[in-house]
Amino acid sequence: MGQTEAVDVVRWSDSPEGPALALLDQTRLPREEIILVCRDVPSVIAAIKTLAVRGAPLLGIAGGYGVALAAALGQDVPAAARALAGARPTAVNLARGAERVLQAYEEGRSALAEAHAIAAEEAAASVRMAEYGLPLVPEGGRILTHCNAGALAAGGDGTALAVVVAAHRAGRLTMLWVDETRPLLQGARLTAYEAARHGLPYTVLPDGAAASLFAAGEVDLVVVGADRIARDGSVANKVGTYSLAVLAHHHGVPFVVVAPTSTVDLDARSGNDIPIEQRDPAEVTTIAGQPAAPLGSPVYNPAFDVTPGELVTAIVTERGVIAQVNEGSLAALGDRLPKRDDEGS
Ligand SMILES: CSC[C@H]1O[C@H](OP(=O)(O)O)[C@H](O)[C@@H]1O
Repeated sequence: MGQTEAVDVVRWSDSPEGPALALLDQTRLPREEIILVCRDVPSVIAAIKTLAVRGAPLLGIAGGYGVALAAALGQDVPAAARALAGARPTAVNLARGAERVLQAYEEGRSALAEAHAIAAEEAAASVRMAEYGLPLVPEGGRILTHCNAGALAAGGDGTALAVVVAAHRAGRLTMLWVDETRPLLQGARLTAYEAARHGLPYTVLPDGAAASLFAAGEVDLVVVGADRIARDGSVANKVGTYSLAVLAHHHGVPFVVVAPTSTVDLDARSGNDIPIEQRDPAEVTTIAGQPAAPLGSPVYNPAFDVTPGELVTAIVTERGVIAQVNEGSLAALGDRLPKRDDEGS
C-alpha cells in the first residue's frame, strides 16, 4: 500500500439528513475502511466506548463535536457533555473537550466553531510535536512504539507517530518496531496500517518479544503517546507501556513520550490520581469471537498503566521538550496549560 492522502478520521457533516459526526470506524481496520455516521449523542458515546474512535487527543475532538451535535439537535447540552465526558475515564482530553465546547455554548458562542477549533489546534500541535521530537531521533534510528498514537489517535499525523513520520521523511528511520498491543491490537491493526500508508519500514511484534529486541541492541529509542500526564510527570498510557519504560531504563535506551498539553492534567498530583479504565474481560478471553480461555475465567484487563516520571527521558509537547520530567517542569507549563477548574479562565 503506497502513501496516500490523510485518512478522514473524524468529520462534521451538515448533510440534508441533518447534522452528523462521520467517524472512520477503527474497529473495522485494517480490513475495511467503514465510515460510521453518528446522528445523535448516544451513538457518539457508543463509538467512544467501543473504540470506533479512540486516542486521547482524538477523544477530545470527538467529545467536543458530540457536544456540538447536541447543540445542533436542540438537545440538553449540559447533559450531553456530562455523558460524553463519562464515556471513558482515563484520557483527560475527552472531558476537557466536552467541557470546553459546553462552556462556549453556555457563553452564547458557536459550539461547532469551538469543536472545529479543538480539531485545528490538535492538528497544529501534531506538526509542532513532530518538529520538536525529530532532533531526538538518532541517524539510522530504530524506534519501538506501543499501541497507536498516529492520525487515528490525534490530529494531523498524530503524536508519537508524527515524530516517527518526520524521522522517516528526514531519512533518519531505519526501523519502526510496532508492538501488536494486546488485547485490542491497536499496534498491529492501526499503527501498522498507518505505517504502511506512509511507506515506513516497520515490523510488527508480539508485546512479549520487545524485551529480546532490547537485549539484542535493536532499539535506539522508545516513542509512545499518552492518555493523561500528571503534575509529577507520571504518564498514563496503554497497558504495557510501563514495562517498556523499565526495559528502556535497564538497557539505557531513551524513553520519550509525545503528547500535546491538552493531555497534561495538573489537577492530577501523581499517577495515583489518574483513573485507570478497566475493560470487558471478553477482550482478553476471546479472539475473533472464539474462546481464548475457559468460559468464566477471572480476568484483569486494565486499559492503561502508569509510568513514573523518573523513567521518562523526555516529554515532547507542542510547546517544547520537557527534558527533566518532574513536578517543577510540568508545572512550568502551567501558565500555558488549559486552566484548572479552580484557576478561572
Ligand atoms: C495519542 S494518544 C494515543 C493513546 O491512546 C490509546 O489508548 P486507546 O487506544 O485505548 O484510546 C493509547 O494509550 C495511545 O497511546
